Amino acid sequence: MKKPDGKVVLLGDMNVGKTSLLHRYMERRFQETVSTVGGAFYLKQWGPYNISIWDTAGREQFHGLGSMYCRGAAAVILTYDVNSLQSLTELEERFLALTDSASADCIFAIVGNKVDLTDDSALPPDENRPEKALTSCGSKVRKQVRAEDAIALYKKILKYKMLDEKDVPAAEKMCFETSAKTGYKVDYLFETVFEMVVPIIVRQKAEGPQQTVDITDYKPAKRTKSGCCA
Ligand SMILES: Nc1nc2c(ncn2[C@@H]2O[C@H](COP(=O)(O)OP(=O)(O)OP(=O)(O)O)[C@@H](O)[C@H]2O)c(=O)[nH]1
Ligand SMILES: [Mg+2]
Repeated sequence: MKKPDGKVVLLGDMNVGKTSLLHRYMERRFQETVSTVGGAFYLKQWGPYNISIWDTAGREQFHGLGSMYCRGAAAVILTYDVNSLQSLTELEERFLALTDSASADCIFAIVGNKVDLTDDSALPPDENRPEKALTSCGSKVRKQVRAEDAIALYKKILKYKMLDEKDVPAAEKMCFETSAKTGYKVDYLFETVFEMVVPIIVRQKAEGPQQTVDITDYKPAKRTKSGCCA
């Protein structure tokens, strides 16, 4: 197996669409998912580097594993559902502390997923626009979480990490809205994050192996009946 040079981790409440976002990006499709058990990763070649992208379980019972997955992470993608304010609140209350084990210069992205379910009048024209059928039958709803709410969370993260706004990417650049279902802005999200983690990977490699996590060291617990690892 190729050895990863750096690590990106997806965190967020259950059902927000972390697995679906990763499927959409890596496998170019949207398919039914089952709630993640433990965690799983994909390897993505980005230029000369191999980046591991970790999908984690949002379910409370797996919460303790989160900081292990974040260890040495070059980027954390904090994911919420634009239709659930609670899922944004959970990022601050339940998931942010898990990132204490990430790299000191870790990049944070905040991602509101499932925009296809909302009134899309605010979305710019895009060839990956959500299906028209939903719009015409009027089943779309107003977003529960505004972009400003995500930006406010990003600023809280900077405070929590004791980072100065002028030393990190601007909040507007690091808050995304996506749809794993239609593909809206999914490539843009991952590729923006990958571009930003390259300098961190370069620094981690220059400093030696202790900062990076060798996933070949990862020992999954016994397989459960469903065949997933925890
Ligand atoms: N409409 C819509 N549904 C989505 C989208 N992304 C995910 N879903 C659906 O939301 C549900 C949960 O998606 P998952 O990707 O399994 O969510 P998760 O965050 O990985 O959940 P856990 O593994 O339990 O933490 C599934 O029924 C998906 O089909 C999206 O962009 N739009
Ligand atoms: Mg999942």
